[in-house]
Amino acid sequence: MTTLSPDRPLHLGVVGGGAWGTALAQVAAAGGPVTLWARSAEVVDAINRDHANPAYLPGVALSPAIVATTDSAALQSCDALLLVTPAQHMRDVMAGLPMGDRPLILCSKGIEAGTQLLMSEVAAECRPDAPIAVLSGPTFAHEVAAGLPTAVTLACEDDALGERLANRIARSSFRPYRSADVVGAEIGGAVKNVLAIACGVVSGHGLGQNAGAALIARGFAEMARFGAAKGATSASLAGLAGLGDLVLTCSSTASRNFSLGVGLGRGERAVDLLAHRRTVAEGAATAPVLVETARALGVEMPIAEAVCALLSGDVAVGAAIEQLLTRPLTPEHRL
Ligand SMILES: NC(=O)C1=CN([C@@H]2O[C@H](COP(=O)(O)OP(=O)(O)OC[C@H]3O[C@@H](n4cnc5c(N)ncnc54)[C@H](O)[C@@H]3O)[C@@H](O)[C@H]2O)C=CC1
Ligand SMILES: O=C(CO)COP(=O)(O)O
Repeated sequence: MTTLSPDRPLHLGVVGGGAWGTALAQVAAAGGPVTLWARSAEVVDAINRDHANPAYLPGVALSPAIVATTDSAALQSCDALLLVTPAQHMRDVMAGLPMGDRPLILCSKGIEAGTQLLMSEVAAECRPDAPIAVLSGPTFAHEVAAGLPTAVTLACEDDALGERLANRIARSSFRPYRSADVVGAEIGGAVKNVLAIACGVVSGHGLGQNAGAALIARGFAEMARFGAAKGATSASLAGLAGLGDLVLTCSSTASRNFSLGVGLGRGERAVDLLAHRRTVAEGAATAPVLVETARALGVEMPIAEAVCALLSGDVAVGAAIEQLLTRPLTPEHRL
């Protein structure tokens, strides 16, 4: 196990001042020192001065114990780092910040475009000596920051380290469940974002609640097939980071991915919808690389394929739905 002082609460660094980084800093601040690094001086000033992050997490009063900084050298005093920047920027962030070999807790949900790598695989390339954990699950940032009850998966192959990290971030309203299946925890979060876009399309196009439920179940079948091909356990995919997060994100316009899908379902173009966003909808970047990876693995993912075609503008929404509904009939259960 990595040597971490047993005598004092771990000093956690949070890398990323968006909604999720800020919410995690809020959780962590209740149990010990927290330094939040963000690129934006405006975000850092607001957190230090007003104990708020109106740009990314409006309406939440933050703990005055959160110390924010744009100075990456401040991360040197941290025992472990939570990485919470968008997945497509994770490689640059890992390469550019002084992270050393301290444990990294990966909190972003996505697959890297161009390489088809999960975040743990990117970390293994960029920081081969750093122990890796993954935090994932059904966690809308605004609810976590408001102290509403939430449960997450904390996956780490080193169970002693996983236990130390889980104890450090646990609150009565924030329950980490430990797992050794890092890949399973990551696949749930990455794939559900793409499926949430599809569920948004169902809603935006007015296809009804039966269709929404069918899409969650058939989407889960795609997640399970993809996860099995990547070595994830079926228990992880049926857990918080898989099915749990799929159900959350596929059910609410609080999800950026679901909302993007609603716009697509109404016939708006992805380029226009994405151009007006300040915040990240990870599924838009993950969909093409997920489809590419699934094809290379020989895994059938028709819902993900339809999302990808819609995002690229290759197919109109009516045609994408028609194509999905007229596929040859198959047995329900096959891997
Ligand atoms: N918001 C949520 O409820 C949850 C988000 N996540 C995941 O956490 C990750 C971050 O999401 P949010 O915090 O919600 O994003 P956000 O959209 O609220 O903020 C994005 C943050 O990334 C920063 N950023 C953008 N480009 C960057 C770059 N090139 N280098 C470094 N930082 C950059 C922005 O300055 C901003 O601080 C995503 O992978 C998301 O899927 C996971 C669970 C819950
Ligand atoms: O990952 C999330 C909830 O678990 C947040 O979902 P969105 O990124 O779609 O808002």
